[in-house]
Formats: sequence, C-alpha cells, structure tokens
Amino acid sequence: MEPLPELSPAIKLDYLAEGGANIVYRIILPSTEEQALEPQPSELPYYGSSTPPPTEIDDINPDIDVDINITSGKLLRLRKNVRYGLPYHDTAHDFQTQVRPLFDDEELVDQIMVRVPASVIQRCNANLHERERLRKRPAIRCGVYLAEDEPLGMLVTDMTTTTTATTPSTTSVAEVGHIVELKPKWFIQSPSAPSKARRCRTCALRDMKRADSPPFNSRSSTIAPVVIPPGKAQFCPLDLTSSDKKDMQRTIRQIFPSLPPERIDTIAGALYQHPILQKLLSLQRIHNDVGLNGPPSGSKETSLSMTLRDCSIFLKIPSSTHFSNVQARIDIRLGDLDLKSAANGKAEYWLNIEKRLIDEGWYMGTQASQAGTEGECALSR
Ligand SMILES: O=P(O)(O)O[C@@H]1[C@@H](OP(=O)(O)O)[C@H](OP(=O)(O)O)[C@H](O)[C@H](OP(=O)(O)O)[C@H]1OP(=O)(O)O
Ligand SMILES: Nc1ncnc2c1ncn2[C@@H]1O[C@H](COP(=O)(O)OP(=O)(O)OP(=O)(O)O)[C@@H](O)[C@H]1O
Repeated sequence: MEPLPELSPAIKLDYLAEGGANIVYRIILPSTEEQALEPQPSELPYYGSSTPPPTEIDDINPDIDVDINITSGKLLRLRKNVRYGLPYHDTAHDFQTQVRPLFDDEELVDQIMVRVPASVIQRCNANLHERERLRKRPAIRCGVYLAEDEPLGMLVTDMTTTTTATTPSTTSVAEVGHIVELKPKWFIQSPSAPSKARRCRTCALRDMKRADSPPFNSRSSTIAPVVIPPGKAQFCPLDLTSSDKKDMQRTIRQIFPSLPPERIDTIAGALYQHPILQKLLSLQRIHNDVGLNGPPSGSKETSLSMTLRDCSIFLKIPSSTHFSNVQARIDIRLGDLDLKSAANGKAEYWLNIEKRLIDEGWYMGTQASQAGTEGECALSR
C-alpha cells in the first residue's frame, strides 16, 4: 500500500461547518487566501444551525507546501472526539469495502485519506475554543473538540458554492452558484412498525424527539403550531420518492421556506425521480435489517442499513446567470456515508428507539402532541 500523503503543518484552514461527529474545513492555498476569507454567496441559511459562515483560523504560518493537486476542489474533514466515533482508518476501510461498491463514482462525495500533523489538530481545537468564546460555534456543538489522537483527515469533494480550479501557477473561480444539502432519512417504513401506522419512521421519531425536548414537552397536550429548530426541517421522506411532482415541490418548500419560488422549482425539478434518490430507495429496500427485525445487535449489516438512512444529499447549483440550462448542470451527490458503528451502546439505542415508537404509540400517531402534526406524514394523509 502506498504511503498516505501528509499535509503541511503550516496548512491554513478555514472552519466551514460541523455535524455531530466531524468538522469540515476549507483549505486555503496562498493564492486563494483572499477569496476564501470572503463569505461565499452560498445559501447559508440552508445549512441550518450547524453551519455558521466561514471564519479564518488565526495564527497559522502561511508557508504552505501541501500538494495542491490533492487538495484542489476538496474540503478537509476532521474527526471529533465523540462516543460513537471510529478512527478514520477504520472509517476509510469500511467505506471502501462496504459503501463505495454500492455506488458509482459520480454519485458520491469522494473521500481521500491524508495524514494530518498533530499540531494542526491542536491549532484547530484552540480555534474552536476561541469560536465558542466569540459565540461563533453552534451552541449544540460546543464542548466537543477534534480527536487529538486521530492522525488522519479526509479530503472530500467540495460541494460548496465556489469551486476553485487551481493549477500550480494560477487560481481561478470556476463556478459560482448555490449549495443545497438535505438528509433524505428513511425512504421506507420500518419493517417492525405497526401495519396501520400513521407515521413513517422519520416522522414518528421527529414527533417523539419534539415531545421529549423542553420547549415542546411543556405543551405536549395542546395542538398549538410547533416551532421547528433550524436545520431540523419537518418533512416526510416518503414525499421525496413520490411519483407526484407536487409532493416534491411541497417538500422542498418545507425544507427551505425562505427560498424564492423559482429556486424551489429548480431544486424540486432536479430531485424529482432523480436516479440517486431511486438508488438510495432501492438500497434501503435491500438493506432493511432495522427496527426490531435486525440481526443480533451490533451486526455490520444493521450498521450499513442505518448508514443508508442517515446520509446527506448535496446539490451544487450553478449560477443561473452563467448557464442557460441550470437544472441539467446541477451536481447531485451523496455524502456522510461513513459506516456507522453499532458499538458503545448504539445498537441498544436504535432498538430502544424502535420499542418506544411502537409501545408509546408514536407510529400510530396517538400521542396527544401528534394532533398538531397530522397530515405532515404521507401515511397520515
Ligand atoms: O436518530 P436520527 O434518525 O434522528 O438520526 C441522528 C441524526 O439526527 P437527525 O436525523 O439529523 O435529526 C444526527 O444528526 P445531528 O447530529 O442531530 O445533526 C446524527 O446524524 C446521528 O448519527 P450519529 O450518532 O452522528 O452517527 C443520527 O443517529 P442515527 O442515524 O445513528 O440513529
Ligand atoms: N463535501 C462537502 N461539501 C460541502 N459541505 C460539506 C461537505 N461535507 C460536509 N459538509 C458540510 O459540513 C457539515 C458537517 O459535515 P458532516 O456531514 O461530514 O458531519 P457529520 O458530523 O458526519 O454529520 P452528522 O451530524 O450527520 O453525523 C455538513 O452538514 C455540511 O454542511
């Protein structure tokens, strides 16, 4: 096996966004530095609460000697120190052996492993503390930092608005447009849900989590309209694979309520019956060892099934001023397909969720708080 490329300790990074388990950074090459410091014309509100605007990491030597052929058009994804996290070495192995074979190259956000000097991680962590002090980190992500014992990082296809085409001598902005990201979640009902369920797995769990969380549980017996936390849009995944285009349009409007109608149409038109959604649907059908019907808890098959139900779909939309047929040029890829680990209590957590959804009536929509969400799920219409 070839040795992995190593990033320079002097690499300059720019915090872009984070999820529960990873943080994603822009890589600033000397010639792109000026441009990268400017907020890009992305649809930032669409990222939700976990994606504040880019901010520079200070105090880094700009003497960059990273291989720009490797980092060009890529973001750097680094692992957080979280309970369910696996070392990237295992994540990369699982991805290559179990996830990648399921997809074609153009369907996926690519992943390349690189070595990351410990000093880079330490600097990023210092910057995260500083961001917290300045309230520039999403509140729900505070207190968790990068794993300092993780020697690897992941270069992932940059799906953000501006792709920089970089050659050793020149840098140019190749394309400016918009990025849209959404989590499609469960396209099919859980195999252990009651047969007459009025909520799919995603809608049932959303109702349950909402009632569990403080702002909602105090009024769980009312049918008052519910306030949706940013980034947790209320939509039914079954509508994303519906044969009725109107379902797709309504769903995209629900996910991105502040978008102008023409952009809703563009996104809905691009996604409607898109082969990637159909592929994900059929993969979820094949890998359906979930709910109470899964194999023994902790099996790799359940991990794959759950991974296919928690990935993200990215749409990179070119600017309409540059291209006449925008829809045809939208790049749609799946990301965040790291194989989940069922270890450290996760398998039990999944089982427990399913038991609660069944036993407490969330699938049937019989909880008092669910009166307010009737009609949201395709199964309740
Ligand atoms: O439990 P779910 O279905 O709500 O999904 C969790 C996600 O919540 P969301 O659907 O985005 O509200 C959750 O997303 P957030 O961190 O809440 O943005 C994670 O993706 C979590 O997976 P992991 O523990 O990081 O491996 C996800 O957990 P699992 O897919 O492992 O159950
Ligand atoms: N390839 C990409 N191009 C553009 N933005 C990206 C890319 N990958 C991730 N991001 C941004 O970074 C955020 C966090 O990344 P990622 O999904 O890898 O985190 P995570 O911790 O694995 O998420 P989760 O909470 O779902 O487990 C994403 O929500 C997205 O906004």
